[in-house]
Amino acid sequence: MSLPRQVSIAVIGAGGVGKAFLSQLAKLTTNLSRSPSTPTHLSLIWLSTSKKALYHADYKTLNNWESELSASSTTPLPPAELAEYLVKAPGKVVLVDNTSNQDVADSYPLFLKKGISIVTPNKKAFSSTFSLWTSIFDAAGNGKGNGGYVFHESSVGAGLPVISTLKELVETGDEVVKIEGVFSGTMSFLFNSFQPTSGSGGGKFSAEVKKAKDLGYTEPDPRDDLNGLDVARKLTILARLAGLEVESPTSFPVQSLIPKELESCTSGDDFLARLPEFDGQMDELKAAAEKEGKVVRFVGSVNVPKGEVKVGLEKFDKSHPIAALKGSDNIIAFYTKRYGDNPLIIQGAGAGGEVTAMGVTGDLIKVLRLLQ
Ligand SMILES: NC(=O)C1=CN([C@@H]2O[C@H](COP(=O)(O)OP(=O)(O)OC[C@H]3O[C@@H](n4cnc5c(N)ncnc54)[C@H](OP(=O)(O)O)[C@@H]3O)[C@@H](O)[C@H]2O)C=CC1
Ligand SMILES: N[C@@H](CC=O)C(=O)O
Ligand code: NA
Repeated sequence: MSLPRQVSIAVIGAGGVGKAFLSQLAKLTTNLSRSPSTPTHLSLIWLSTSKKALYHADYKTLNNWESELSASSTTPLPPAELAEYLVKAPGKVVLVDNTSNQDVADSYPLFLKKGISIVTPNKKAFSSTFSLWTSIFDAAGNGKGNGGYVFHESSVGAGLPVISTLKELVETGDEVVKIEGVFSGTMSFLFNSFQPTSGSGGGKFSAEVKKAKDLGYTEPDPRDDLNGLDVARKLTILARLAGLEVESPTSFPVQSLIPKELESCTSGDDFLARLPEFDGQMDELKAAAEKEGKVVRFVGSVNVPKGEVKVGLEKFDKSHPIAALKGSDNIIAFYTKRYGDNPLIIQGAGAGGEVTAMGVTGDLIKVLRLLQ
């Protein structure tokens, strides 16, 4: 299959995922430029964080983004101006959103309508209001009309092929009955370390939260993981793809692990500093499960025929596959009419810069194949 000759790439966000993506992009750029028949030239023309931007009026390729971005005193353009800048860039244009920012997500329809394609791990676009979901997919071409393409594999299960699998199940006419499992790399890591199926377990719960943040598993603000909202966002996305019109990630029961007393913390850092005061509560939870010979895990499920979505803690026998997960692994089971009682199961690392960026780079490759 032939790829387009020239593609301009704009990247928003250069944190854990963004940096890993940029290094995967550099390799992809080299590989595609060496194609013996029709080399494709990928050119990074825009890079921004919340306060800084790097770009040139003549769309010159950004070759030394790491040193130049930190030295840059240019501020980012607002979305409408960025769209105007990008629409005149050489060749086809792909915008890569590696932020978790709602305003950036809200502007996807604007970019897509101008024929700019989007690849992203940002869950906010696909899990906020149902009307944003509809405007994004109405604006996207995805084979019809002039809109850009949009892919978001890493918005659920990081690089694991969760979205593509669910789409294929639905598009090939299977009926999804239930989707269940562990959907958070952070929650998986916390409970696997805090209460492993064998041995005495790691340190205090709050110390494990700090480790998960340092390992790049948590959202920029770890409260977004601990309040269950990150999992609720992922289930909203999956439920919508399975055919349910879920209005928002707060329209179904979601259990939060944020202690009541810390709900008023003004920053993630303040929250992390005070979390050790509540380690006793988590120890009690662990001890109660242990008494029954079980372990606690943070899980979620979508029941399609019942239209039910739920997120929260459950106790599992130590022999259960969910109890036996390791590290930041996710496990996602699709129960469908075609697969019957033995679900299609996807398991593996569900968080971390490199594996998440893999899903984003994979989506970029899918867009390149479609753009031609
Ligand atoms: N980490 C993981 O394992 C996974 C992450 N994801 C998703 O990937 C995305 C990125 O996560 P991660 O890299 O860990 O997050 P980080 O906090 O490490 O990085 C976020 C980046 O986005 C930038 N940013 C924030 N707001 C804006 C804005 N308005 N305009 C431009 N840039 C902005 C930040 O800039 P600044 O530094 O200036 O604030 C920073 O560079 C999130 O949506 C997350 O949910 C998905 C799956 C797994
Ligand atoms: N914070 C999220 C990152 C991936 O979506 C998680 O822990 O799963
Ligand atoms: Na995925």
